[in-house]
Amino acid sequence: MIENLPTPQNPLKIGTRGSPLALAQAYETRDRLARAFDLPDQAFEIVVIKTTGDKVQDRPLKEIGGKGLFTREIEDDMLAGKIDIAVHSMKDMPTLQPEGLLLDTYLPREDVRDAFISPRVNSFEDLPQGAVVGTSSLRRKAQLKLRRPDLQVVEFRGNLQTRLRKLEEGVAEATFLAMAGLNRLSMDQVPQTPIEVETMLPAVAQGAIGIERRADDMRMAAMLEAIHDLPTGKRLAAERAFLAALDGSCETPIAGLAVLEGDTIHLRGEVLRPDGSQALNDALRCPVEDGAKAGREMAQNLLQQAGDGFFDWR
Ligand SMILES: NCc1[nH]cc(CCC(=O)O)c1CC(=O)O
Repeated sequence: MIENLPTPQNPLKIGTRGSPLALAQAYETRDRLARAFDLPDQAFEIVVIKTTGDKVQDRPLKEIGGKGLFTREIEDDMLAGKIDIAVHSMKDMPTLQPEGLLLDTYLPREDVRDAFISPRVNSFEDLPQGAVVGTSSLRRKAQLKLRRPDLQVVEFRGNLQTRLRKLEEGVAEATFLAMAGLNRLSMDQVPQTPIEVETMLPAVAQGAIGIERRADDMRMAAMLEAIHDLPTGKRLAAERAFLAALDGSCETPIAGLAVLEGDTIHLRGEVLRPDGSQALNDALRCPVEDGAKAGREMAQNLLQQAGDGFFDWR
């Protein structure tokens, strides 16, 4: 029994960024909590918080620099008690949270794949020589250049809608988007071709929604336990341990994916040079409960393969 469940008079405050995808994820979280505890929607309040990453639209993310560009303001508000929980795309989240906060509740994972988006062709293999592709992801850029060194990559910032508009305006011939975002926003009218993970290994935690809370908030700990997805938790434990051991973030050309095969985790990882001139891969299997250890082991394998110089971009 949880005492003190939220009510319309005293609603549970859900913090989120304001993009359509962020809002969809916040609503999914609200709906799952409402269903689990038989509460009306009015027992929840969605609180939109503008982050530095949202405010600065005209510069590449890596230029603005610093960790937590899309999270700091939200986490500050949570520590100050202005919101109870925060909903995030796990792919964008640093592997360490600020003191006093926990990020260990995950909703069932969406499609993990990237999608190739172009009004004219169905895959990057079919793009004409020297074509322009827009992306702001170092990982996607490196993975693309690895296979198509002839292509030109231009910076493509902004939310999903902004990027699609840029395609329409002809700024680029193609772009990549996560299938998860397209699905969560029901954007099936966008010309999209899913890319198999064997061709393009996704970002660590792609397609997973995470819910952050204050570490000492026992009511939230109990409520979130009811909506946590265990399989997603096992997969992210492996992937995020891999990322943490490489000291990476979503602004680093690193890819990683864990898949459950019964009681076994199949973990794959890739690190690339930013210009796509080289990629290193590793894969291993381990029992589901050993995911984090396996993630660290795979990171060590790749660091060893890489040798001196490979990680100089860090
Ligand atoms: N970095 C932006 C971002 N963060 C999460 C998603 C998509 C949803 C997800 O992967 O969970 C996206 C957009 C994209 O990559 O197309």
